[in-house]
This record gives sequence, C-alpha cells and structure tokens, in this order.
Amino acid sequence: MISVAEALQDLFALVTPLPAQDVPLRDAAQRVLARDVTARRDQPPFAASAMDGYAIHAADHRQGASLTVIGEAAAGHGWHGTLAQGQALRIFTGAPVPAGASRVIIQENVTRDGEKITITDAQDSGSNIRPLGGDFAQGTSLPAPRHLSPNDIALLAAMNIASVPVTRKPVVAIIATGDELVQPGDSPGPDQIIASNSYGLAALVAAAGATARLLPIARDSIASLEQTFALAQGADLIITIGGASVGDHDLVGQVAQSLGMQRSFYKIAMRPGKPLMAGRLGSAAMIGLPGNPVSAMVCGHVFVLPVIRKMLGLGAHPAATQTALLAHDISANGPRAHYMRAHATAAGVTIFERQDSSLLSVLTQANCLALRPPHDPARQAGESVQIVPL
Ligand SMILES: Nc1nc2c(c(=O)[nH]1)N[C@H]1C(S)=C(S)[C@@H](COP(=O)(O)OP(=O)(O)OC[C@H]3O[C@@H](n4cnc5c(N)ncnc54)[C@H](O)[C@@H]3O)O[C@H]1N2
Ligand code: MOO
Repeated sequence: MISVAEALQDLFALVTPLPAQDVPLRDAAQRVLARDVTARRDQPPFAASAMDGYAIHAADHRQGASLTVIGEAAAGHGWHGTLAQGQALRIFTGAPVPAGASRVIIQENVTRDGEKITITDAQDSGSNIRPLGGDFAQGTSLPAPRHLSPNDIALLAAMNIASVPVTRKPVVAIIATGDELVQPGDSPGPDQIIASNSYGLAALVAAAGATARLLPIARDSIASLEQTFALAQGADLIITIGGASVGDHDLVGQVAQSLGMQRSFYKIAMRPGKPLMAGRLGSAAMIGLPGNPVSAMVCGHVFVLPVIRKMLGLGAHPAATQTALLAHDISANGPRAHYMRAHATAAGVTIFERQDSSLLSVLTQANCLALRPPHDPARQAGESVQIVPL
C-alpha cells in the first residue's frame, strides 16, 4: 500500500491543465482565469467628484468666501470649461471635475442664494476628488490562475473585459456501481439502499468548477459495467464508486483493465479509502473510489478535488490543511493515515467517537477532517493536530 502523498503524486501525473476558452463575462464567475488580463482603460477615466457639492479653486477654500455658480456637471454629463478663481461649479458624485478646480466642497458646507454660494465651513481636509486612474490604470493586470469571485467579475467589468479567458471545465463522469443501489426517489426493494455518495460527489466536483455527468447506476456484472463505462466517453475524468474491494462482486478494477485501463496504483495506506485505485483509461484519468459513503466523500476531498484543481490550472497541491489544538486526548493511530470526522471551534478540535465509514450523518456534523499520520502516538488535549477544513 502506498502513502496518501504518493497516491496524490501518482494522481497528479495522470492529468494536465485543460486548454483555455473565452467566455462572456456573465459566464465567468467561479471559473478559473487562464491568462493574465489587463485593464483596457483607466478607472476612473477622469478626475471625478466623490461628493455632491461645488467644485472650487483651491484659493477659494475659506470660510465666508462668496463664489459665483457658473454651470453644472453631473455623472455622465461633464462641464468642459476651465474654472477660474471666484467661480464654483455645481457638481454631483461621479461627475468629471473641470480643469482649474482642485476640490469639491460638499453642499452641506455652503449656503446658496440664486447663483451665489457662500462657504460656511472650510474645515474638511480632503479634496473629495478621485484622481484619474486612482482605482487602476490602463494595463493593470489581473494575474492568472485565479478562481474568479464575484468581486473579480466586478473588477473585470470595470476594466472593460467583456470576454474572459478561462480554463475549460473538466467533465467528470461519475459511475455508482452495485446491485443494491437505486436512485433517490425510487422505491428500493427489501435488500436495496439509495445511491448517495454519487450525488455527493457530483455536488463536490461541481462546486470545484467541474461539470458532473452522473451516469446510470452500473450493476455488479461485467456487461453492465462495460455498458456504463462506454457512456463515460468524452469525459476528462471517470470516477467509479464501489466494487473496488476484494469481494467476488467487486468487478470495477477487472472491467476497467479489460477496457485498457493502465493502472497507476491500487490500495493506499489510508482510512477511510483503502481500496482506492487510479489509472488512465483512454483519454481520461480514472479514479476508483471505495463504495462506503464516507470513504468516497473523504477521498473526494483528499484526492478528487486536488486533481480537478490541477486540471483547472490551479497547480498540483494537496487539500489545504490548518493547524488546530485538540480539545481532548486521543489514542495512538494504527498503520494507515486516518482522516477522522471532527468539529473544530476556537476552543479546539473534537474528534467524533463514531468513525465507521458508512456514517454520512457523522460526516454532515463534521466541519473538518482531523488528520492522524500512520503510527501517530497517543496525543493529549492541547496538542496540535492538522485538519482539512470541509
Ligand atoms: N475482506 C475485505 N473486505 C473489505 C475490505 C478489505 O480490505 N478486505 N475493505 C473494506 C473497505 S475499507 C472498504 S472501503 C470497502 C470498499 O468496498 P467497495 O469499494 O468494493 O465497495 P462496495 O462493496 O461496493 O460497497 C461498500 C458499501 O458501500 C455501499 N455503497 C456502494 N456504493 C454506494 C453508493 N453509490 N451510495 C451509497 N452507498 C454505496 C454499499 O452498499 C456497501 O454497503 O470494502 C470493505 N471490505
Ligand atoms: O478504507 Mo474503507 O474506505 O475504511 O471504509
């Protein structure tokens, strides 16, 4: 059995970043920026008023000054003369500040009588003018790679980038296997259960920026598995769930190999997740996950997500970890790395008592996985532990 780190390296070797494609800005949120993009204009493109008030000459900024209002500038409607001393321009937030003006006095600090204003308060120190290019200058770049957040979309729009180069979404085919499975909403027979982790994995990979193709459940027969693998044609990554262990009905590895899968590894020193397998199948990478629901989901976080991130051009990195303090004592770990469902708060990390890999209800209560390395000795409350936030 290989280690988690070795398995991850082998998995990274199976995939390369996908090519870039241009998408309309409206579709770029949550995609990964594939190339640096640069601002096509300065923002603001002119010195702009930050307030509603009057643009004035620096020399006129004193209490009691009386000035003549000679025009008006609003957002989208500039006044294009030059302001002289003794003059004021009525101006609104977002309007271009005219030549000659060096500050905007807010309207609360003047009184107005016809075309005359008198400054009643000259205490404010700021100019209330946003300089040309004060947010960004033409040519300013947003560097790739980058997961585009809603904030980034606003910035790209302001930069006048209407078409955004993003990495193509990986297509992930997900195959649940087993005679015992029915789809959620179906009526299970007496020996049947509902397929669950296939849905969880579809949600997981979609949230990471991939397109999930949830294929029909494959039955525990060579013919059914072959048929379902055929439906995965065109996917970048094929994920199978179940049928990975040593039982007589665990046929996934055998069928994948008969279809030409070049196995990279089978079995890892990890709990849950021992019967993990991976390889290349045609033009796709394949990851065979264990069927136990929590094993499949944990392997999704620890292996599938990093692989998808690499395909998206975000680099080859393991799931991010943090250091936290144990809230209680724990006993020594065995020979496999143990990814334990746990709950972390500012007070420390509590590792749940029940860790059987069938317990999805415990996974839902967890907000992290506490990572126990192989043969980690017993630890006491207050000692540090690595966690993978979920
Ligand atoms: N003799 C041994 N038996 C087992 C070993 C072993 O080393 N020696 N390993 C155990 C471990 S660890 C795991 S994990 C499981 C994994 O087995 P499989 O990948 O072959 O999974 P299945 O047998 O098909 O299913 C296990 C369990 O999970 C349920 N399941 C499967 N798919 C789904 C699904 N899509 N949604 C919900 N539940 C699913 C299935 O009904 C079984 O209960 O093997 C151990 N055995
Ligand atoms: O390694 Mo299995 O994935 O514990 O249940």
